[in-house]
Amino acid sequence: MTGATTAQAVTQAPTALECRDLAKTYYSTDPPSEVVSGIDLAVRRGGFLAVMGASGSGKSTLLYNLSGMDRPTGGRALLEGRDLTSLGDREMSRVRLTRVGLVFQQASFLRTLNVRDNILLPALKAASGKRQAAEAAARGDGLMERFGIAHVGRHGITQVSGGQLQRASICRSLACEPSVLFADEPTGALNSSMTKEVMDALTDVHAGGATIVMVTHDPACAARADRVVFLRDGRLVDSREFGAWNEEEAGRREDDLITWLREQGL
Ligand SMILES: Nc1ncnc2c1ncn2[C@@H]1O[C@H](COP(=O)(O)OP(=O)(O)OP(=O)(O)O)[C@@H](O)[C@H]1O
Repeated sequence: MTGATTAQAVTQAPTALECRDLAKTYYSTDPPSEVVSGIDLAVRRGGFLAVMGASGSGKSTLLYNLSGMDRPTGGRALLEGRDLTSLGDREMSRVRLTRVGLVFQQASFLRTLNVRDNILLPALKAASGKRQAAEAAARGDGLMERFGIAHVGRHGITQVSGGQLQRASICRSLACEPSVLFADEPTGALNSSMTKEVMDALTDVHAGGATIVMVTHDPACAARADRVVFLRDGRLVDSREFGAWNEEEAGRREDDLITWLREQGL
């Protein structure tokens, strides 16, 4: 494929996620604090967006308001063209369960269930009927194989490593076949070898066609994305575009991002 054709394909790819003039003000503080504002963003289907910025710049808030975890106080957030801001609470819960995957810094699992049962829980909850439940279980098992944790499926939550738990968290999200996978500092609590494990898993998910939005402080993680945006004081002030991920370019991409972040004052 030529460069021009690739660019054309990218611009014509359908949008998975979009927001227009998105704003979030917390009224629980006195005075109310406007944490993000004026955010215009579109992520194409199959895109991998990394969100960076200083601590407190509004990255997690943006992610919560794009994913339906929270409601914006201004503007609109659209998932697969559907305006999340117009949905009632029940519809929103359904969207969160079936269309959105969430991976957090600290994976939260039920200690009373083993790893496999935790992974399957939301997908089985979303399934209607035995056939869909069997399909969901097969999907979960396939994901555990793919991400190298099938052998710890029967282990308790406290009997696996942090990297395995984060891969389990990714499997749990993907078992529901979300349209977008949102990850908030997915490697923030991991050492460097576990960080690589988890980023390899996310890179693999992306290569398989998934759309990912990830908040990260780590340039090595952001280098896996095809686009990186920078938030300052709740506003989107700059962005950087990369081509498809290529392991050989990892160092160059990370260096490029470190220089860019310094220019942004980080
Ligand atoms: N529920 C809330 N109520 C009031 N203020 C909040 C709430 N959640 C976040 N904030 C404030 O909003 C600002 C942005 O927080 P947010 O967590 O989005 O930033 P962040 O860029 O993700 O930070 P970090 O990198 O430290 O995680 C912070 O000042 C935070 O204290």
